Amino acid sequence: MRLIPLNTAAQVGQWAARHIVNRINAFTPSADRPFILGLPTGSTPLEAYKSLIELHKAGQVSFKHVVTFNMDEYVGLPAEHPESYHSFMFNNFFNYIDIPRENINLLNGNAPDIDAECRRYEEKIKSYGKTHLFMGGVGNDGHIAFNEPGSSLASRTRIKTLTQDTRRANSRFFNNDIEQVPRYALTVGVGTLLDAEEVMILVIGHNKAHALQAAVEGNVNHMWTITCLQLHAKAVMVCDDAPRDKCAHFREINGIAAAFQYVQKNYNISVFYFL
Ligand SMILES: N[C@@H]1[C@@H](O)[C@H](O)[C@@H](COP(=O)(O)O)O[C@@H]1O
Repeated sequence: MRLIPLNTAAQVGQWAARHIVNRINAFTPSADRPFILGLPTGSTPLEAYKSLIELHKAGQVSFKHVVTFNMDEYVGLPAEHPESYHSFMFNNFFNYIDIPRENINLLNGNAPDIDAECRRYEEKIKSYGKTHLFMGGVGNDGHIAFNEPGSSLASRTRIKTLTQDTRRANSRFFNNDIEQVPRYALTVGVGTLLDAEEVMILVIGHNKAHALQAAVEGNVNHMWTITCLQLHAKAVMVCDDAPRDKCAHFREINGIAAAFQYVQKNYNISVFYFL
């Protein structure tokens, strides 16, 4: 696992965007050989999307031959709802780049046959061979996409019941009213994510400290699905270092944060590798 400790959320976004741009450009995608990119929603990737848009506007990357697959979507929320992941992606990213509409793949949380929709999605990803890079965030409880605690580490795209914790966390987008947060979501599985050639997870803020610690130091287990990254040959985690006064908790529980400081201070490097 590769761990990139940075100082601020903005730096995390910039690093992630630059990494995506480098990967796309090195791949030299074409209509016949597109670059397949997995994408998340949430507050965490916002800076990355902003930076990607800037890099696109500066002429440093084109998304013409990029095919995207979003990792999840709420069930039962109209696609036009401002908090649907459809709306999120168009409002924060797709509307500002040159990606053709037909290259955008989002799960349909209103499909009449949910199981068929999940199978269709998996098959479509497979039809391209594999995802070249999947970017993601992580929930406070260590969930990846909507693979809530207890998800099978071999899971594929399917419907999931959202935990009370997740619904509470996401109620901030629904007028702080948990009742407005959908109870179910469609999500790619842990197995789907592990099939990607590379998985890049962004971690911002001290409330993600437990999740980061689990990902790097914890045992692989289905209660913290982020730990699946330990099974991946090419996983990268990009994290900020929330200000000390705001995150004493972070430092107490997270030996990794202290390790970042030590390595950065003593060796003056910003990237280091775990086996
Ligand atoms: N399904 C999404 C996840 O993909 C996301 O990683 C997580 C964290 O969101 P945020 O980045 O807003 O903290 O929230 C949701 O549960």
